[in-house]
Amino acid sequence: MSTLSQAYRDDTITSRHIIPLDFDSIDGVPESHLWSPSEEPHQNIQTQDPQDSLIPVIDLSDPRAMDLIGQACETWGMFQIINHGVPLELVKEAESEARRLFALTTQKKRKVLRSPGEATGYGLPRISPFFPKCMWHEGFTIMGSCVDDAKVLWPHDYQRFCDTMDGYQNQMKLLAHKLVLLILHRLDVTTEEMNWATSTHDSQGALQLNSYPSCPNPSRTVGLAPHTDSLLLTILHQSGTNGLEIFVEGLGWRLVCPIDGAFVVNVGDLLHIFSNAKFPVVYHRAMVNHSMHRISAAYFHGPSVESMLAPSSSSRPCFRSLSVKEYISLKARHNDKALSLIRI
Ligand SMILES: C=C1C[C@]23C[C@@]1(O)CC[C@H]2[C@@]12CCC[C@@](C)(C(=O)O1)[C@H]2[C@@H]3C(=O)O
Ligand SMILES: O=C(O)CCC(=O)C(=O)O
Ligand SMILES: [Fe+2]
Repeated sequence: MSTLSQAYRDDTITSRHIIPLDFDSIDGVPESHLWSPSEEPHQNIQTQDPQDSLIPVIDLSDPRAMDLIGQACETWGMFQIINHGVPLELVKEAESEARRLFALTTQKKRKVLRSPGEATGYGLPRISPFFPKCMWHEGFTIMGSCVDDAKVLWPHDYQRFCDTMDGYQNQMKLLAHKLVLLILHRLDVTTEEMNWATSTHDSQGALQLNSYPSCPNPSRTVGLAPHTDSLLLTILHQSGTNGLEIFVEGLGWRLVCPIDGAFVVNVGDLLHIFSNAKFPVVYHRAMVNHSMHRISAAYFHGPSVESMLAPSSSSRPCFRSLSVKEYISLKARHNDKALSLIRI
């Protein structure tokens, strides 16, 4: 049976799209990383009160949580959650292990570089080939066990990193299942569809550790270029530093303010398709900072890659049915055009 990491293997990516900059040895922004305003609409950013959270913040212990989550999915395709049950010490520990990883020398990190045919390891974001300039970013993708890479990075002290990432992924998987159950109440799903979406046995996940080093020219650089996430939903810990922005029609790019202890949850392409476009999919990006090194951890949750996907019990589906594996491959080849290619 195919796994998520097999589905993500492709050979369209070259080393220019994988190897992050040696951030330790440069003191300016090279031409390869300088975006012009036409390549990225920086001019759209509006000043924003940090208290002004556009995206709803939902307390999972609130009896109205299910309704509030349903409304947020329909209106925004995104929300933040507090009182989610994930131990905050584990979240802090995962963030600190991610910082320990990115603090290693470039030479060390390049020993676990993602190769063109692989989905896991150290490298630039997978969407890199679709943009003219490089992103101010380095990432580490984990699907399942990270022990092989951790042994290369810390031959005598790899267990701490692995145990933390395993524990974090287990908690994310539990939370993702809880959220999918709450979200599906908004849709008119059959028992069979409910079983498909909530099967803990077959579900697949990936953890992406993102690092955005401080940047000498943040107004001309992009941390993570605008994109939508591909799977059912994403659960993001964005640490305490601003950077995540969403595109809102009529308003432009708006900050999603970090809230201590909260996760940002967003609808991915697969849930957008499954909801027959009832839930919008959110364009988001990460911007960088002059003085702070920003870290984030995104958990991507999806169903079995072998399973079939179709808009849920809809008499007028607006997407054709296809396998999850086929959608991942369309996305890898066409990025943001993938959804329009399967529209009916
Ligand atoms: C499961 C996955 C989702 C992701 C591709 C990946 O294989 C692991 C990295 C993920 C990520 C993180 C940064 C943004 C993104 C678009 C990318 O380039 O790599 C997402 C991918 C996605 O949602 O398609
Ligand atoms: O770092 C962030 O805030 C966003 C990360 C993200 O969008 C992703 O990993 O898909
Ligand atoms: Fe994302």
